[in-house]
Amino acid sequence: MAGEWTVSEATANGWSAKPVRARVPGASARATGADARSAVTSKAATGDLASDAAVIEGRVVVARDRFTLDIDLRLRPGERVGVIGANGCGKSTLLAGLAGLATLEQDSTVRFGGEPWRSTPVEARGLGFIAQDGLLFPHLSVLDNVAFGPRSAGKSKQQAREIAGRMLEAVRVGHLASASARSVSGGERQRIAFARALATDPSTLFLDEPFAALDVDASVEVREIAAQQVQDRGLSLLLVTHDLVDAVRLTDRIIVIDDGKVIEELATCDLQRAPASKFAAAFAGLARVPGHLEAQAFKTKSGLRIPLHGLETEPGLVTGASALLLAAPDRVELTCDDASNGGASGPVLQDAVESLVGDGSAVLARLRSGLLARVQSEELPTAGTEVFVRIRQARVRAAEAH
Ligand SMILES: Nc1ncnc2c1ncn2[C@@H]1O[C@H](COP(=O)(O)OP(=O)(O)OP(=O)(O)O)[C@@H](O)[C@H]1O
Repeated sequence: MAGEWTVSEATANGWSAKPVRARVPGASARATGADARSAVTSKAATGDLASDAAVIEGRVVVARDRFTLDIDLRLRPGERVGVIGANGCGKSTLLAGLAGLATLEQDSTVRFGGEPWRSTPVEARGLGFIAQDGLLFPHLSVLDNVAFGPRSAGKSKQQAREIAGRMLEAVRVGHLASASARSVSGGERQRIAFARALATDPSTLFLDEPFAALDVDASVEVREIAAQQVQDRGLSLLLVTHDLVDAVRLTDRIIVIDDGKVIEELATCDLQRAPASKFAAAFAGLARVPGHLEAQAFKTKSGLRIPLHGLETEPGLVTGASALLLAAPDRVELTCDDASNGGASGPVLQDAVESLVGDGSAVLARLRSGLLARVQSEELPTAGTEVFVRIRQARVRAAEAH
């Protein structure tokens, strides 16, 4: 299956071989901390992850008015999965169904740690949930917000408060324990929400855009805490996000949802290299130029002929096949001349600027060919300017339905 977890994928993502916690919801034998890390490191080294029971596995069906979500999901211990898709495609509904916040339909066959959902109460599913707005109980102190979960799970008041105090320290807001939940800032609230989610000792975290409402400084801190806690605890993760950096930093595998169905599944390290769907390509910031293959060239629908020399072409593509050219804006540059028409540095073609667009941190020129090129803000070309374009890196792949 695409995206099965491997050590190389994790390291390609900039993470060291990831600790995986050898526990699943409902399991009685639990390994934590160093035990789990060493056990899993050796499993990863021998490639023997297939024997781990999935923490979540099976069909998830949720019906909401005219919308139906129907998804087969498999999340393995310690695996981190990003859930992406357009607004309203069902990302939050997936998490809500699994976490008992939306009703699962009878057709659902999902199991938690091998146990059928019907016989697994929500509190026994091993889930911690953090949404965009931390949703603290406003009438409780910060400490009691975090102690609420352990207390509900049967801990004494004192034990629950001790756990809560430790969790608040772990996310660096121990000093807020006695504050009212009403008085905290957005960044503090999300840290407290992490402490509260972790206080029930979950095996899996559900993060539903937890950084989206934070300002730049707070989001950097909360992201760092999330990454650290997920890694240190070897948590499995389902992350709903609209942010490429979060997807790349926090996940190993991506599922792309459209209208309640999974339309694509890929390793995160392939997101910027070989996305299949239009949504995944746009999410990764790639230009996606339709056309077809000619001898030694890719011909765009607009009639531009791009020599293939220096580009990556999917094996098996034959002349005449419908194809897509995928290129990241920072691998496409505007140049003054057509000195090189192919070679190691990539083909050069004549194009024209259609418009300037922003991607949040940079200015991009959208070109007549459909390519995007990053441009320096002090040398902005105007719409209509004829330019030469060097494609330093691009991939030509078969066109697919999505
Ligand atoms: N409580 C609800 N009752 C009825 N319909 C709902 C409810 N919550 C969501 N929906 C509908 O379910 C569909 C999926 O919504 P959902 O919130 O899961 O999408 P999403 O992918 O998370 O979107 P976004 O990216 O905008 O957060 C939408 O059509 C939405 O209107």
